[in-house]
Amino acid sequence: MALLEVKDLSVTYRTPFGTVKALDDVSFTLNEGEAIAVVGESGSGKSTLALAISRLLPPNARFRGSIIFEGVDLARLSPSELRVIRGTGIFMVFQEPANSLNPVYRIKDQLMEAVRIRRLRSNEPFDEGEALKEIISTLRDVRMPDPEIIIERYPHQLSGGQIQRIMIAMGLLMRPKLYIADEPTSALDVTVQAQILKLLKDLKNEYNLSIIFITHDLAVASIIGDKVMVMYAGQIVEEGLMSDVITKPYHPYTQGLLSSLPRISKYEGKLPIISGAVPSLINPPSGCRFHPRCPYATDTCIKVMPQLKNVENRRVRCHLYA
Ligand SMILES: Nc1ncnc2c1ncn2[C@@H]1O[C@H](COP(=O)(O)OP(=O)(O)OP(=O)(O)O)[C@@H](O)[C@H]1O
Repeated sequence: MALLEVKDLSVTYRTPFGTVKALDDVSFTLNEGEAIAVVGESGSGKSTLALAISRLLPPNARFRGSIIFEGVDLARLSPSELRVIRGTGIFMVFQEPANSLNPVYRIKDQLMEAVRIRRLRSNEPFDEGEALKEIISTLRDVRMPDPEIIIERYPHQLSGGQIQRIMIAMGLLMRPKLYIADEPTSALDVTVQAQILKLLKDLKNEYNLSIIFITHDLAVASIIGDKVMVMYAGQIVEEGLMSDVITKPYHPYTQGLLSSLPRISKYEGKLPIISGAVPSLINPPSGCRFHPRCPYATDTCIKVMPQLKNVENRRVRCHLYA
């Protein structure tokens, strides 16, 4: 059974300028122990997807569709039922992880609370001494230097990389089934980013974590994702195994993302670089939403919206593959 099955998920935001169609009929599945990278430029709907799955959308959002997590549709749960799933079922790390920590409590108290919640939910006894040992050993797992010293500190006394490791450790202490990370490393410098990504990948294998990893950077995505889902203007445009997609991208948008990646791409300079930006989602373009930027666009692309179709062992939304 899939751990997560998202079906026909659509999200709109009400704004003074009109209704933003941020997600349009998104469907995908994630299996246990699998990592999917969600990739796309700013404004493609990636964060909206993460917030919708975590049921943390802001009040001006409306959504429809189903989010089946371990056989239960999260879209139908009440706030109190959702609270039980949050943390130990689904754990989310945001773009600015520092905001997820409480500035007035020491790191030790916040990690202790994570262990306490997990134990409470699984009806296990909680012992502070044991919890402390577990916290220190988990901090060692996330390669945190001097964990005994670090836990006595307050969030503002830590660097971005240290906070990121604390959040990963908190996730592990809660033992979530699903770990959602929204651009967790984009604020860090490149070396720390690489360390954290490698760490997440090792931990995924060690703890059999399922991960949804959101990033605008396909190179970052390729490190962590078993699968990749490329999003454009609120829609999935391509989804498949990471190794297939980066060696042979089908959708012109994926090709464009790859052509700008010298580090991993044999396509560098060989595929058209995409100019322009993601369109407004208040009035998205007719037909294929990518047509104004696509080097292969035809009349059909301007008029008819392509469906997401199975092409070999992946899904692609493009008339070239009709
Ligand atoms: N709270 C909100 N109210 C109104 N519109 C919103 C809100 N949040 C996001 N949007 C709009 O929804 C669309 C999708 O945004 P979203 O943040 O999900 O994209 P993203 O791919 O995660 O981009 P980024 O990487 O910049 O976060 C954008 O057009 C954005 O302006």
